[in-house]
Formats: sequence, structure tokens, C-alpha cells
Amino acid sequence: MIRVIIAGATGWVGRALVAAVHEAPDLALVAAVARSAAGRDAGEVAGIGPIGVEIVPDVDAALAVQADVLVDYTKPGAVKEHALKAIAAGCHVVVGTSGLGAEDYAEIDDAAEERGIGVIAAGNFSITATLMKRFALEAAKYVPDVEIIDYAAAQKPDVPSGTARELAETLSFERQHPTSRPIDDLTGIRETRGGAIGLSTPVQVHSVRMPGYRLSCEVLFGLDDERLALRHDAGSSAAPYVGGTLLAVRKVAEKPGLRRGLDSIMD
Ligand SMILES: NC(=O)C1=CN([C@@H]2O[C@H](COP(=O)(O)OP(=O)(O)OC[C@H]3O[C@@H](n4cnc5c(N)ncnc54)[C@H](OP(=O)(O)O)[C@@H]3O)[C@@H](O)[C@H]2O)C=CC1
Ligand SMILES: O=C(O)C1=N[C@H](C(=O)O)C[C@H](O)C1
Repeated sequence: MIRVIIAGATGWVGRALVAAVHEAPDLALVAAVARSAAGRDAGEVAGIGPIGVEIVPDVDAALAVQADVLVDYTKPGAVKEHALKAIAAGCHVVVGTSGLGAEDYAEIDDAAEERGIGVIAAGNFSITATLMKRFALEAAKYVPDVEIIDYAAAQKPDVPSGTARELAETLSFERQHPTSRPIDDLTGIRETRGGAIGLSTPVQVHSVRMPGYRLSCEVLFGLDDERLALRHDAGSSAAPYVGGTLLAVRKVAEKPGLRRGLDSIMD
């Protein structure tokens, strides 16, 4: 039985995960974290009735319980501290929360390697978003010019999305040099060319934030007189992220250190 802590248990994704972990015969929910609903039963908040797991207000209280994996779906400002605390406590970590970049992940990887703990982080745990990433990495072998458009709700707190960020960071290692003019050579308002993301050959990412969007990500490839667009559109329920997150929960202990992307654990 894998003992699971869910941080962010009362959120959009967290509530769906509480129900799914409770249903799974090989998983046991041993603690649930959220500040405003502390003291309430996690199952009641998730809409499945009482399950005997009282919500605690912080990760320290949750880690006082014996657990194998901490799953984090909280907020960009909280997730890194949660992951490092879990690693220090000897608990494997699955990161769903967006907002962390390559440097944050390098720090998490170092801590995880040092303690022999597994961490799996994915900007998007949905199967079709992961397929988009896989197809984009394949296309980048043949097409040098690639840019990403990231669309999300007006109130999303982080920019770009975790989906676009992970994609750009990964693509930067696979892609060739673009044929477009270097941004420093341009006249006008350079910010309109977007943000450069990635440690190797960075990818321009353009983020749109407005009502009417949940989360969509478009990867554009251009060659002479032809274009390829790959696009993922998230729907209104958290269901697409549950399967991928539970797969990560089941696999995270297999290997110490950080693995990024659902593709890192899919056959
Ligand atoms: N990787 C993926 O596939 C996906 C990633 N995401 C990302 O996951 C994150 C969560 O998304 P979503 O479920 O929509 O968010 P919600 O705002 O619906 O839920 C956030 C949850 O975290 C809790 N929380 C917030 N801050 C803290 C804190 N400091 N300590 C403890 N608990 C905290 C909230 O409760 P309270 O405020 O009461 O503490 C709540 O339970 C976002 O970054 C989002 O972008 C979302 C979908 C898929
Ligand atoms: O904030 C969200 O809502 C989502 N965030 C994730 C991201 O930042 O990529 C992914 C998900 O589709 C929804």
C-alpha cells in the first residue's frame, strides 16, 4: 500500500485526487493539506462523504504522519518549500503545481539525489498534453523555427503556464537555431516577441491571459511557405490530470532524483 499525502486537497485538482486515491485499492490517503479548511474531513470537502482524514493546515503537520509520497497541487509560491521539506523527511514527491523553473528544479534534484528520494514533476499530467510535447519534440528535429503561445484564464497567477514552460525548456535542448532575426537586432518594442525560455537554444513563449480561456497551448513550427500547429486545449474538469498523477505516485519511488514530464514515465 502506498501512503499518500495530498497538499492542496481542497483545490480544483486536489479534490479530484482525494476521491481517486480513496478509491484506489493500492493507495491510502494518510494526510491532506489546505489552510482554510483545516480541521474538516478531506472526503467531505471532496464531495465523497467522510473518509476519516482530517485536513491539516501545513505540510509540516502532514509529514509528521508516516507517508511514502507527497503530491503537491497548491500554489507557485508554496510548492518548492513543500517539495524540499518532503525530501528532507524521506518522502517521495509528485509535483503538479506550476511556477517552478529550471533552477528551482536543479535545486530539488540535488536534494533528492542526496537523500535517494524520487521526484516526478510535470507541467501537465494529461495524456494528450503529453502527446503534444512528444510530437513537438519530434517536429523540432526537422524544423528550426518554433514558438509557443500559452493561453490561460485571466486570474491564473503564474506565467507562462507550467505546460508551456516545461515544453520550452525541453525543446531548447532538441531544437536547431531559428532562422528568424535575433531579437537584439530588432527595432521597435522587443517585448512583443515574447519571453525566451530554455537553457540551450531558448524558445520564444507568448502568454495570453483573459476570460474565456482555461488553458491552451499552441506550438507553431514554420518552414518556407508551410506551417505546422500543434495545440492542446484543457477542458473544465480536473479529470485529465488524475490518471497521470496517480501513475507518477506509483512510479516515483523507482528511481532517485528528479524526472520531468509525464513522458519520462510513459512507455
Ligand atoms: N501539472 C498539471 O497537470 C496541472 C497543474 N496545475 C497546477 O496546479 C496548481 C493547483 O491548481 P488548482 O487545483 O487549480 O488550484 P486551486 O487554487 O483550486 O487549489 C489550490 C489548493 O492549494 C491549497 N493551498 C494554496 N496555498 C497553500 C499553501 N501555502 N499551503 C498549503 N496549501 C495551500 C488551497 O487551499 P488553501 O488556500 O485553503 O490553503 C487549495 O486546496 C496550479 O499551479 C496549477 O497551475 C493544475 C492542473 C493540472
Ligand atoms: O492553472 C491551471 O488551471 C492549469 N495549470 C497547468 C499549467 O500551468 O500548465 C495545467 C493545467 O491545464 C491547468
